Amino acid sequence: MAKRIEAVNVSAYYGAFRAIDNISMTIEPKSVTALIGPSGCGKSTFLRSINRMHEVLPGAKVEGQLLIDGQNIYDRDIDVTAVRRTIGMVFQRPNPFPTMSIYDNVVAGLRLNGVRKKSLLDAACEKALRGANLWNEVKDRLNRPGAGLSGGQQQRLCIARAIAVEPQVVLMDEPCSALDPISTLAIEDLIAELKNEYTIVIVTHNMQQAARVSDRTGFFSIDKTGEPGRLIEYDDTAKIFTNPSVKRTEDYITGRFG
Ligand SMILES: Nc1ncnc2c1ncn2[C@@H]1O[C@H](COP(=O)(O)OP(=O)(O)OP(=O)(O)O)[C@@H](O)[C@H]1O
Repeated sequence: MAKRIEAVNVSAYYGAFRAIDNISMTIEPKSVTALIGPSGCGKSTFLRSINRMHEVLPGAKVEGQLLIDGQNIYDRDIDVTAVRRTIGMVFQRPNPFPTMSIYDNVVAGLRLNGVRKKSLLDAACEKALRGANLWNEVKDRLNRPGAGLSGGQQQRLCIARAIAVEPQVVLMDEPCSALDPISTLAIEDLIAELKNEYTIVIVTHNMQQAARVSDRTGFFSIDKTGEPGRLIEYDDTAKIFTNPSVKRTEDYITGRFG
């Protein structure tokens, strides 16, 4: 189910501006990979290149290859909707559909995929909410608005919504940055469980979080404003945080830069 991701010389542009340059990295299935680095070094841009969300912006484009289990998702005959279904995404701010109930939020993607049968939707809703460690808190109020949950619950709802369609990869863009420490811990525990089934890539500014949740860490940086972001070092998380090979990585993780 989980998939291997291989980026081969991926560059991404906003109009003429090259935001990331020649990123190559392999992400193993059923692992958590953290992307860290100073603001503006292209972590989010790279993340959005992985499910073809980057190109949604006018003038934005991606060069290079992005292989998911060997299939280049930028091939001309690729079904982009199917790619985005396979590769779920969770954003910085919890963004449940505000007018929808908890139940409708979770099954929204399935309905979009044409699933109508109530028993199937019910089962998928429960499975996804259990998977997101939210079931016990909401099982008695599934018909209440998703927007009425706490921030941490809303983010778990968004994770439930992402996993309800059974993606193979889950991308998370600073999923805890709007959450308190307790909710953050709940999401981190959840990430540890989710990696049994999914390939997870998480952008985080919180280095303790990267160290806690990830197996591998990629450190991105930029030489100066206006230059593209580059992958400086990519290795086992334990190595990056204890004995990085590149001085720039060490300067960043020890707080001397960025
Ligand atoms: N919609 C956009 N239009 C034009 N330029 C953009 C857009 N989004 C991002 N950029 C630029 O692309 C570069 C990379 O931005 P990106 O958001 O990927 O960096 P980041 O490392 O995720 O930053 P942060 O940690 O602050 O979220 C930056 O120079 C940024 O200003």
